[in-house]
Amino acid sequence: MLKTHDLTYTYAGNGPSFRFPDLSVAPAEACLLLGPSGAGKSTWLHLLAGLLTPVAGSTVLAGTDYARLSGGALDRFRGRNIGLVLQRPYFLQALTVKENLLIARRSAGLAPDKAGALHVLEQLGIAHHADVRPGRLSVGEQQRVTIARALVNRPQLILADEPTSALDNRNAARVSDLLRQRAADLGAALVVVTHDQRLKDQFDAVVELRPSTHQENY
Ligand SMILES: Nc1ncnc2c1ncn2[C@@H]1O[C@H](COP(=O)(O)OP(=O)(O)OP(=O)(O)O)[C@@H](O)[C@H]1O
Repeated sequence: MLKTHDLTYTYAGNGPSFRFPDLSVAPAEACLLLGPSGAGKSTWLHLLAGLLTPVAGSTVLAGTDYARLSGGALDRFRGRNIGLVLQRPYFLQALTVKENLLIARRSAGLAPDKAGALHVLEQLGIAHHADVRPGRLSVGEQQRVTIARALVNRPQLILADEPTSALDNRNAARVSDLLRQRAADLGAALVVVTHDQRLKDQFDAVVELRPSTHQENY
């Protein structure tokens, strides 16, 4: 269960301030955070991922307020409990697809699990690319590898930033289905941020962020 309360963030140097709506996302529930460009969606997702530290408020997952963790403790918590699908794929290009998944396990302090990594790649229809370097794959295939890597540690929370905005209708529906199915299989809470209105009908809960959420200097 993910719960946030009074989550607030201010960018340094007189940057914009945000106070985000409270969220409560149960295991296997899928929540869509919608909003126009500049409304603060990526900022929100980065707070939920523990990549930004809130000025105030809490982000609680399975009883731990990880907004209060820092350094190695936060990295370990994120690695074990949160799967991230960020806007741009980032891979270790010298390694194969399978090795990129195994590194994700190792950096979270988890035992190697080649069979588990291959199983996730099979579920996403890319097992035949397991021994290929990610740079040789198409954009859509790379996105599925990113999703596979987000799932490989069996996280309690999966966060995705604009996973479909660059895709045509057919592939957007496919990626959205995959994320929701795999999250439900794992019993993970899923939070997707997007301005892609096509996804609206597919999610259990939709929270719309209006530009007015962005508040100057309060
Ligand atoms: N590092 C930063 N320093 C100052 N302001 C920032 C910084 N990063 C983002 N912002 C500002 O915060 C606001 C929200 O940015 P954010 O990227 O969260 O919006 P978004 O809703 O994800 O937009 P998009 O859909 O275009 O990606 C924008 O006005 C942006 O200029």
